[in-house]
Amino acid sequence: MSVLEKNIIAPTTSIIEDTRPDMLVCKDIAKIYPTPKGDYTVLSDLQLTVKKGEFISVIGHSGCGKSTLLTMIAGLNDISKGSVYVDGDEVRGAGPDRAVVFQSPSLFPWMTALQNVMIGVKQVFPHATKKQKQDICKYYLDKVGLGNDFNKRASELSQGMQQRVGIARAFALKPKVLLLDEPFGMLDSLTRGELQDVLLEVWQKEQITAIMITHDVDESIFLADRVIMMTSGPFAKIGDELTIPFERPRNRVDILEHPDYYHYRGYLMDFLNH
Ligand SMILES: Nc1ncnc2c1ncn2[C@@H]1O[C@H](COP(=O)(O)OP(=O)(O)OP(=O)(O)O)[C@@H](O)[C@H]1O
Repeated sequence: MSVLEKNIIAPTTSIIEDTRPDMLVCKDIAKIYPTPKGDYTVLSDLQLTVKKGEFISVIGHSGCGKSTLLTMIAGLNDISKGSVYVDGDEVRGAGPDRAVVFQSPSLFPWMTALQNVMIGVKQVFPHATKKQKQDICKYYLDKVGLGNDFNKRASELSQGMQQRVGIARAFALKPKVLLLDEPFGMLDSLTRGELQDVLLEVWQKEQITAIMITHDVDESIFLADRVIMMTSGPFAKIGDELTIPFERPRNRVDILEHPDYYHYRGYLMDFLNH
């Protein structure tokens, strides 16, 4: 039984019309994987619109198709039906307007933190001078707390530090849309909290549209303007959504102590439990 069928009322939030332009539009998209047993329709008739500068998190049961959705938006996975638009342009493959941060940052271990960030920067800003490119890399590495580690090899960095490089690398590309697929899933809770703060700080400064998949309901509330809840597959779609109206910049302690916090949390948990 769905949350709506159970008549659990969505937490009320003041409805203020969001006048920002649409940055990402997924229109009637479907994903059908061919399998030895026949076609498997993971997603079907999925509609999603994300405003410029909005941060949304996506939750749903394991296997419902969250990564499939994200990789389709990234242009790394063919769209079986429908279309994805970024800033009005139809997605027809990967492009520099979208940067992805995966659970594992996949750095080149023999390269330094700076060299790893530089690879993408060189591609996206081919006409910038060497100094300009270095400044971009250093700026974002500094922002994620690696100001003293530019020249450390990736193999010498902890998992948390490597993911900091992954975040710096994504922001340094100056994408229109940042796609995050459980970026903190492999980190201990302390490092996870630290990186959530780092992500929010840089995101707030850059005002990039961000979409983040997470299995962590608390993380989804802390980070997002809106939490998207996906139904279970096959034929998964957006089942519900919840606006998170907490002021920004956000402080973890204030949010946990907010009288509405457990109402939001309960609503999301209820969706996942049914
Ligand atoms: N290349 C593929 N071919 C066939 N089936 C696939 C392929 N990739 C994914 N699937 C199936 O599609 C469904 C959705 O997978 P996906 O990884 O998108 O789910 P998810 O919600 O991100 O899962 P999780 O939360 O566990 O990471 C799963 O049933 C998976 O087995």
